[in-house]
Amino acid sequence: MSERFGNYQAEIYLQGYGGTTPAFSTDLTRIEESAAAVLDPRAYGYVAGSAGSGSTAAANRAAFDRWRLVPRMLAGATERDLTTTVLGTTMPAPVLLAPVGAQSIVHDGAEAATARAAASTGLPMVLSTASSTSIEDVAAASGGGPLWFQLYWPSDSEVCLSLLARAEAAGYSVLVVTLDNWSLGWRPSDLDNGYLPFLNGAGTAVPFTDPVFLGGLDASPEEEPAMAVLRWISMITGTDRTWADLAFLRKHWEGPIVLKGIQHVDDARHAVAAGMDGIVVSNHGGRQVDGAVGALDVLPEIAAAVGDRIEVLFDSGVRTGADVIKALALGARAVLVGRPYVYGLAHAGEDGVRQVLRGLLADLDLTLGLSGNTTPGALTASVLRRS
Ligand SMILES: Cc1cc2nc3c(=O)[nH]c(=O)nc-3n(C[C@H](O)[C@H](O)[C@H](O)COP(=O)(O)O)c2cc1C
Ligand SMILES: O=C(O)C(=O)c1ccccc1
Repeated sequence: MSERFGNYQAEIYLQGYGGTTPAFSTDLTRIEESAAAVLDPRAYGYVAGSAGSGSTAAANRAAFDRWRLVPRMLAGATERDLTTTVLGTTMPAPVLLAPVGAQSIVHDGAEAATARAAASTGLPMVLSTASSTSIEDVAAASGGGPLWFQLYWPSDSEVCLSLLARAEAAGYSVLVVTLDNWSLGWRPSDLDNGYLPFLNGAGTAVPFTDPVFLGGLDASPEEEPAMAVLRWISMITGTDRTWADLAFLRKHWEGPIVLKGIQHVDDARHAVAAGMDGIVVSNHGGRQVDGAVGALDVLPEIAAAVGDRIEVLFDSGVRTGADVIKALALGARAVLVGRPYVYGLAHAGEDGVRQVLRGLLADLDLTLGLSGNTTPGALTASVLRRS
C-alpha cells in the first residue's frame, strides 16, 4: 500500500471504528446529494446545474462509462508513484482544482479555504477571475502552495493587464484562459430561480474585485440589478476575440498559457499555432452548450493530433480514481476537478475540500495499483477496453 494515500483509507476506517462516519460520502458521484441538503437551494442549483436539458453533463459521465479498465495481476504494482510533471513543474498527483467562481455562495471561507486545502495536499489550485476573494488574499491563504490563475478575458485591456500583473506579482505560475464562457449558457436551474451568484434580494455585489475594473465602473443607480450584474460579467468575460488576439496575452504573460474549453481538434491545432503551452479539453462541466459531445469523447483525437506539441489537460465529469486513469490513458497529462471539491467546501470548509481531494487521490492510488499500474505517466489506451 502506498504510505502516502493508503494512510487516508486507514484513517477513515479508524474514524468509523471510533463511531464517527464522514460528513459526506466518499463516493464523489453521490456527494451532490448531501450537498443539496446543506446548501441554499438556489446556490445548489447554480453549482449543480448545467446547460439546457443537462444532456452535456450526462454525456460527460456516459463517456467515462463507455471505457472500462482491464486490470492486470502480479504486475509489481504494490508501490505506486503518482508524481506528475505538468508544464515543467512537478506535482504530487495528476490532479488540479478547476477554477470555480463565486465560492462565497457555498461557504464563508470561500476561495481562501479552498487554497489552504489545496496547499496542504500540494495540488495546484486554479483561481477564477470571478472569485469572491482577491488574487492577493488567496495567495496569502495558500502560503506558498502552487497557484494558477484563470483569466476571463476582459473587454477592456487595462483591466486585463491589471489582472495579469496582479496574478504574476502574487506568484501565480500558469495562466489559464477560458474561452467557452464569453456569455453564461442557458441554465434553466438559475433562470427558474431568478438566480445569479452576485445578485441577491438585497441588490448586487460587484462580482470582480480588480481595482482597475472597479475604478472604471460607471455608477448608474437606475439600472436594474440583474442587468448590472450581467453587464459586469460580460465586461469581464469579454466578447469578439479571435485566435490572433492571443498574441496580446502571449506578450503580456511570461509564464505558460493554457487555453480552457477546447473541444474540437482544429481548435487544438489553433492553440498550437498561437504558441500556447497547453489546453484543457473541457465543456465547462456541461454548463455552456447543451447537446455538446461528452468531453472524454473528444480527448483521444485531440491528444493524438497535438499531444506531442502541447500539454493536454482534461476536465468535465471526473469523479473517481478510475475516471482519472481513463482520462490519462486517453491522452491527458492531468485532470481538473470542479464540483466535487465545491461540495466538500459546502459541507465543511477547508476540511471538506481536503477530504474530497485526499479521497480522490487515495482512490486513484488504489485503483491504479489494483489494476496493475504504477505511474500515471505510463498509462496508455492499452489499459482500457471500450464497451
Ligand atoms: C459553480 C461553478 C463555477 C465555475 N466557474 C468557473 C470559472 O469562474 N472559470 C472557469 O474557467 N470555469 C468555471 N467553472 C468550470 C470548471 O472550471 C470546470 O470546467 C468544470 O466544473 C469541470 O466539470 P466538473 O464540475 O464536472 O468537474 C465553474 C464550474 C462550476 C460548477
Ligand atoms: O458559472 C460558471 O460556470 C462560470 O464560469 C462563472 C462565470 C461568471 C461568474 C462566475 C462563474
